[in-house]
Amino acid sequence: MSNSFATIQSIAASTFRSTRDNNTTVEKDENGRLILAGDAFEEASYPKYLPTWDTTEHYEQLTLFEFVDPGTRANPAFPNLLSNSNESLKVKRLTPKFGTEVRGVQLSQLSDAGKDELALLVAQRGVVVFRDQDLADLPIEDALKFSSHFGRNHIHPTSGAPKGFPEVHLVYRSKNDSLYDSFFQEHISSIAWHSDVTYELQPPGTTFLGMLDGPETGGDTIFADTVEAYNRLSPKFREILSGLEVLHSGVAQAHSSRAQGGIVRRDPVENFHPLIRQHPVTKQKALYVNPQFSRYIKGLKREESDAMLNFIYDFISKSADIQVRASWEPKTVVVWDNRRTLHSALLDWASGERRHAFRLTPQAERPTEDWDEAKKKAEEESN
Ligand SMILES: O=C(O)CCC(=O)C(=O)O
Ligand SMILES: [Fe+2]
Repeated sequence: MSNSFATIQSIAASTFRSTRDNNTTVEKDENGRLILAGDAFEEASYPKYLPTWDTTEHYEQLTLFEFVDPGTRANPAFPNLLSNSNESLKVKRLTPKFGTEVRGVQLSQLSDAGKDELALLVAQRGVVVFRDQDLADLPIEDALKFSSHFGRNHIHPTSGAPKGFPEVHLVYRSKNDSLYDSFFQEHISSIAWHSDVTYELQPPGTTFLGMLDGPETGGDTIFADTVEAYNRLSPKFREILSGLEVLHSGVAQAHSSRAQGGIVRRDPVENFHPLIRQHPVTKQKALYVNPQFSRYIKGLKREESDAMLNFIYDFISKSADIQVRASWEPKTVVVWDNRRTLHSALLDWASGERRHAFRLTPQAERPTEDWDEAKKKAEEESN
């Protein structure tokens, strides 16, 4: 496990170390919860979303649940999401194939049909940036009810969460944080491409990240299109990858959290997933591997597996022509499909401004390489 994992995941996933490394400290409240100490609560725009780490929490392993993607029910003309009669609607495609920015739509006001269309739009465009959202102003229960339309809300094994709401994953870097300096003493780049919690048997699909406080400039999030990455490969190379399975592991993340004095809410799991994943709604195929949680390709020798995975990581990370950068404004909510994108936080602001965001992470289906094949196989087995 590289250092970059431990440090960057503390920004992107656990946030524990970053709050310990710098001027803000944590303390225990009367119930044994770790909370931010000092002036964090007074100064944050959304104190109800500040991270806590409940050391007394422990959850059993996740169980399988049936998942039908809401995008399968959507009207592809998007009448409930991108209505022609909405005069304030502005839709801008950020690149031809990947990424869209929408103004004039309030996510919290969508009907169920509108939410179905949102799932379809995000599946098609990979990442959609919504401006001027009020999701953070709702009670946290209501935000979670909203995201539960897209799947079962995931409880992260290690990250900070608002008190009483373990289903909310928080990204937090405090004011006057010194991580920028300490990180770049040891590293050249802060990029840590990943898809979220892919070690789960049913990893997330449609995923929401809402900005609560952020630097005036900096702290963008970068996304890569893994459908286009797959399509760029030659048919011969795609054939070589077809049928391969990759181990995704949550063990190192749990160890790293424990080592930093953080929490582990649920014992870590490891699961094999197909290296090529077909989207249940668009039927597009995508490369489904990521440098943070993928460990090796089943059946290959270690050097063979490393060479194959590193080739994929390398060409995706340097292909700026399949990437998009989402910039944040106050009240921006970015929605991405974790099944067909990779993303990375960026650590590029040394101004000492707080960055605080909340993520709602509905889980989706168990990854499958080919839905027709899977159906055929299931029918043969039942005969
Ligand atoms: O902070 C960010 O820009 C992204 C963090 C992240 O990786 C996530 O919330 O999944
Ligand atoms: Fe992430």
